Amino acid sequence: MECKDSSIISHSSNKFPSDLKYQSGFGNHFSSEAIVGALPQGQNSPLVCPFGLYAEQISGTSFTSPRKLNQRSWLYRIKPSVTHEPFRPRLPRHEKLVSEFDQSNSSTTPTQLRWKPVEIPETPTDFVDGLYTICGAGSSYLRHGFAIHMYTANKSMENCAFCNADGDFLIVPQKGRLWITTECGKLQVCPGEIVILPQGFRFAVDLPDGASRGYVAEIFGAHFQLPDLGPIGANGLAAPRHFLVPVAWYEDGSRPGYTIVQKYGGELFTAKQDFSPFNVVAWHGNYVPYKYDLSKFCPYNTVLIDHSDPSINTVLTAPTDKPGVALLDFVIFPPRWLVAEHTFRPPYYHRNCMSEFMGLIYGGYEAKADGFHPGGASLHSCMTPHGPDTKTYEATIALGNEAGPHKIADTMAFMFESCLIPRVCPWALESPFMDHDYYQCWIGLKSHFSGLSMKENINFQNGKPVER
Ligand SMILES: O=C(O)Cc1cc(O)ccc1O
Ligand SMILES: [Fe+2]
Repeated sequence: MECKDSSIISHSSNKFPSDLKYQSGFGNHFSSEAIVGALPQGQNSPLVCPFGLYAEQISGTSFTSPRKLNQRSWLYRIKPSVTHEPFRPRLPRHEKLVSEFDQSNSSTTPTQLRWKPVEIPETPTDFVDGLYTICGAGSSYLRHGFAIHMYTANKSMENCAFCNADGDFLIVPQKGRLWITTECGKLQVCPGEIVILPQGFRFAVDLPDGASRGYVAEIFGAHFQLPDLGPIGANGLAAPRHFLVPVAWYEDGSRPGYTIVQKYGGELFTAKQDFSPFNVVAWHGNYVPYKYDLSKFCPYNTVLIDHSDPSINTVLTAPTDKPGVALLDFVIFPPRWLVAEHTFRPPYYHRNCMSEFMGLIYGGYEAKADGFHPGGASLHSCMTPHGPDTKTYEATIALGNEAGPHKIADTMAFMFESCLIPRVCPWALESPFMDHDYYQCWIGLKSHFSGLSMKENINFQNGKPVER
């Protein structure tokens, strides 16, 4: 899927040039200056910074986190971010954001859930107003948990910036590009790419295509990292150099009535200031927003038999303290060759102690012939059985053992997988887009069992009856 050329958008093309520059790498200590000489040399906080800038640190981990986990950046800005009027609750209240999941705001259900794509609103709606929580677990206050949100929106944020004090956002746009201004600079993100906006960074989202829809995973108390590669070796899956980080960009001057919208404990607060928060002339550090193009992923999979566990397709993982147990994995199902012999190639039927939320960016999904559409979603919670629908099962069996190499093309599905058990928000359960007939996709699965093998001394090899 190609990004459309941003230069064709006239109204804001000068805000987002088509040749936007990035720095590359994952977990690097980056540095960038929009004016040469704006970064202090030799120390972080000189008495007077170059060009009279203010020095400000943003910490993404505790000061005392071990060095290999420690994340922080130094921002050199025209005015510090503290220069604003007091935070006040934003009115009218945003009713559909949750950051601490309990009986008062969400419920639990083991049933398989699926949603059709939610329509784009007709009334003017920006990214913040269009964001709503589907499900989640744990608590932003206790710094352990996650929330899964979706957004449908149609207009750019105006004279305001969003700041999420609760956790990191991993945004998966499905429809419409996101042009995101951050304190570190600008990011252009297309469907087929993802963007990570870490806790605390201020950002504004422009929607150059209008109608926009996407998925958001928010993690509390952890950050994403690249998965270990184990026996795969030193290369493969998502390569560090394909992660892109902005270069410094700033705006100066007066912006009367500018509003910072802060999400704090799942509630929104606003504070007024008379300048843009995107006033960082230079910065350095390893706590940064970044994006990644999913088409760059180098998938590994079976080359002989059986269907690999989906962890083989992990792009990013947010760990818990237990080795190998993720607070949230971001896993993709990209185009790839299927070559396995005498193997049921689609995802196997299974129950998982982890919980699986899935979305589809484009194309179809290999386990569902019908009903799972781009922009739709599904949730299979802890130990809830799921797997291919009846049509997929029957079509796979009809193809039989002779199926040769086959390429799954033009598709990008993904999964947010968590060890925590999600509670589901009432507006998601009561949504007009809920697919109440989802269970029907498995009801048609017939018994193919034959007792013949016992009774009439027939043996089975590779599923086919053979004489003994
Ligand atoms: O349930 C799903 O469709 C996701 C999934 C895909 C796969 O290839 C193996 C296991 C799994 O949970
Ligand atoms: Fe699954």
